[in-house]
Amino acid sequence: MTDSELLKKPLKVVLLQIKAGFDKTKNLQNAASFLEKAMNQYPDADLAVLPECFNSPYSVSEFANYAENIPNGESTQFLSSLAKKHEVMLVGGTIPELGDDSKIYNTSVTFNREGEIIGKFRKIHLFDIDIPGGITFKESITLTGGDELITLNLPGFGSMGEGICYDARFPELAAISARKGCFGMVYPGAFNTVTGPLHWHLLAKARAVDNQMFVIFCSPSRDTDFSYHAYGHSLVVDPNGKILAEAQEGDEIVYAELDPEVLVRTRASIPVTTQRRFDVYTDVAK
Ligand SMILES: NC(=O)CCC(=O)C(=O)O
Repeated sequence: MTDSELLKKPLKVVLLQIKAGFDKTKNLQNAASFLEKAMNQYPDADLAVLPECFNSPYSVSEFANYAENIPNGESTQFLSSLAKKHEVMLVGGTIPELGDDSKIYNTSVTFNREGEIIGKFRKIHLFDIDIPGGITFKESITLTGGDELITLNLPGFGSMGEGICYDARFPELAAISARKGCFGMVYPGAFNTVTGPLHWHLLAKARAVDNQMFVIFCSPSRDTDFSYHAYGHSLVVDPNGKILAEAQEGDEIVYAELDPEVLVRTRASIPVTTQRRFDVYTDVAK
């Protein structure tokens, strides 16, 4: 596949930076009303993206209370109806998923314009960190990590890879997706006010520049009434590492257009994608 075939035409994206509280019904309604607003503002949008845990509080002790079956649960059905209603492709942020094995996963479901599921991705790397004087969080207390990479085939455009939040720290996901011919990566995420200022922009730009692809990070907005303070700053980065659009901390709609020409130009002028020395990297997969 040539670079000009990776992204077949400009992709218009809207990121919905919204909050989630304890009331699931309200969270779903909030997502619906923000999508409505975004589609009124940008009627040509092709792809909408929600943040990590948009239907539940981002809290280890709450995941089980909100966990649902996919695809039969309320949130998946609701998202499907929204995608269909607005005829927009939708990366449905993430929701706590109750798996058939009774384990709980942090899972993202993506829909086509007809509301059909075109991808389901379970967060692979769980957010288990302990920064003394900063933040301690241990998703693995209640969540299980997924073990499958996916490629989202966006009809008429091309393919994107996906990761969820902490997954962005592991460059392998984006690198593998790029090798498979993806033009970009999408990461519903919820960094916080400790690690966000340190690494959010850096990671988005790094994944973009490493692989000369577009990168989308979609965060919840910040709510200081909750114990976990999301960083916000949802953004879209181009293959050159340039931020195309970025939110602040509050509720916000971010709009950007992913231009295939930028991808082609970047790869032609700095041709790292054709200069890789796989013959030298032989033991790297370990
Ligand atoms: N929800 C998450 O995975 C948070 C990741 C994060 O904040 C980080 O620093 O990494």
